[in-house]
Amino acid sequence: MDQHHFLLVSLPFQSHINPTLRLATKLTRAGARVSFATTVNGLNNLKTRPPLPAVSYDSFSDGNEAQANATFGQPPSFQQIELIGSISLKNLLLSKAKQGQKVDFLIYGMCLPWVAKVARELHLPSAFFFFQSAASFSVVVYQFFKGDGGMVNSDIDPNGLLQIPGLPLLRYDEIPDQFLRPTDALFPVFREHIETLEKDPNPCILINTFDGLEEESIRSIRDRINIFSVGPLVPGETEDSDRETYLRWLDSKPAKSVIYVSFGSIAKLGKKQQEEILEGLIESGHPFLWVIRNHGEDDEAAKSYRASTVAEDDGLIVRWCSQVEVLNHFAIGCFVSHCGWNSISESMVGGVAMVGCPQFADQKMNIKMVEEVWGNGVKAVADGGGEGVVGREEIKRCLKVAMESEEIKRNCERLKAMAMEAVADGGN
Ligand SMILES: O=c1ccn([C@@H]2O[C@H](COP(=O)(O)OP(=O)(O)O[C@H]3O[C@H](CO)[C@@H](O)[C@H](O)[C@H]3O)[C@@H](O)[C@H]2O)c(=O)[nH]1
Repeated sequence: MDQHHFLLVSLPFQSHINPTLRLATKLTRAGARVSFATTVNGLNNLKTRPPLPAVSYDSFSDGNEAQANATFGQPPSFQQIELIGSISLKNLLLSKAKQGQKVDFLIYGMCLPWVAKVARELHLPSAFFFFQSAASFSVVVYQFFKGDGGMVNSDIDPNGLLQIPGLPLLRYDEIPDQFLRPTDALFPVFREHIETLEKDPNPCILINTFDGLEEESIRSIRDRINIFSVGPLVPGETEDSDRETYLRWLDSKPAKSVIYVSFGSIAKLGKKQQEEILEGLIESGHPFLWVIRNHGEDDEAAKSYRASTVAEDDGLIVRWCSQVEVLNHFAIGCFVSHCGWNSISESMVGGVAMVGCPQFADQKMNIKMVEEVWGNGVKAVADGGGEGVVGREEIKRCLKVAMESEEIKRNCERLKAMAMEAVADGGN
């Protein structure tokens, strides 16, 4: 039987690459042949990770090769990537075909709508891989798909409440804030995504979720457009290295005693917020493992503050960790998170309760689902209820709830079992 050959294309951000590589693994396990492509710089950065077995790695040019610091998290110019990337990707596909490695299906991630155009030009089918929740995608559907094949911007009312099937009532500030409103930075690139899908006679969207978790959202989206839930996407054994120090430290702690803190690969906390979290953690009396990426000057200031405050036994601060491994460690009791969708999925698979301090994008909606629908965590509210700093007392309150609530524990176990079932089923 012919083996299908998928090429998965991703921008070089952690939050794009991680789910894409996990999907790659899943496809290889299902017997498919899989190639993965990201930008030239992105591929260079990936060399610090062990490669996935059975996946072949390729790159396309975005014209940024000369830029020395084009690392994970650098915002690229989408027009430039489209212009140069389209030609480069087409050449890659043609040269693979020449070498007897013809690709027969393209899967492209967020912010890469032009990949679908390249696919169409070469008469290849393609699918759009949306990295966020079905809840988030159902707001996209509400906003853009009007059922008559035409795309309408429905102008979400800033003063109203949004009622979308499967979701609790959403306030304006709880709606994902990167691509849905005309003023959002990624609005044009997202509109292009939708326009491209509308032109496809057989549009296909993959979502990193599972049916049991977001049944109603998924059903209501399927009424409008063809989606497949492919999650939860959990990694194989091969992610990250340099883990001995924190794993040994975790090994020395009692079961479910440690608070894990991470704000993903993009968010940057102000110094005041870092201090409030730190004091809340210390006053909670629980040991903590905190990922603080290097941000330059602010980080240096926070570091000197921390160095004078954190006793060795209180906590461990690392630049990066193997998050999935940490979340599955017996010592972890809860997860203080910005609520990026990958972090939410990973904590569900690990059965870990969440304390949410959302920053931007889909994060406010994600924590709302966690707190109000799935019941596996609690939202930390900023002082005064607005966008400001979450104080140490609130952090302490939430930690107590997340570490002690029997109801949250039960929900975490239930969600973990559901997630594991979906993984065992190969996703559904
Ligand atoms: O020390 C660390 C910290 C993070 N991670 C990984 O980094 C990824 C972080 O992803 P996510 O939790 O989704 O956060 P962001 O990187 O902030 O993700 C962006 O992209 C997501 C998917 O589109 C959105 O849901 C978020 O709001 C947006 O900020 C996860 O896979 C983590 O396992 C590690 O491996 N080690």
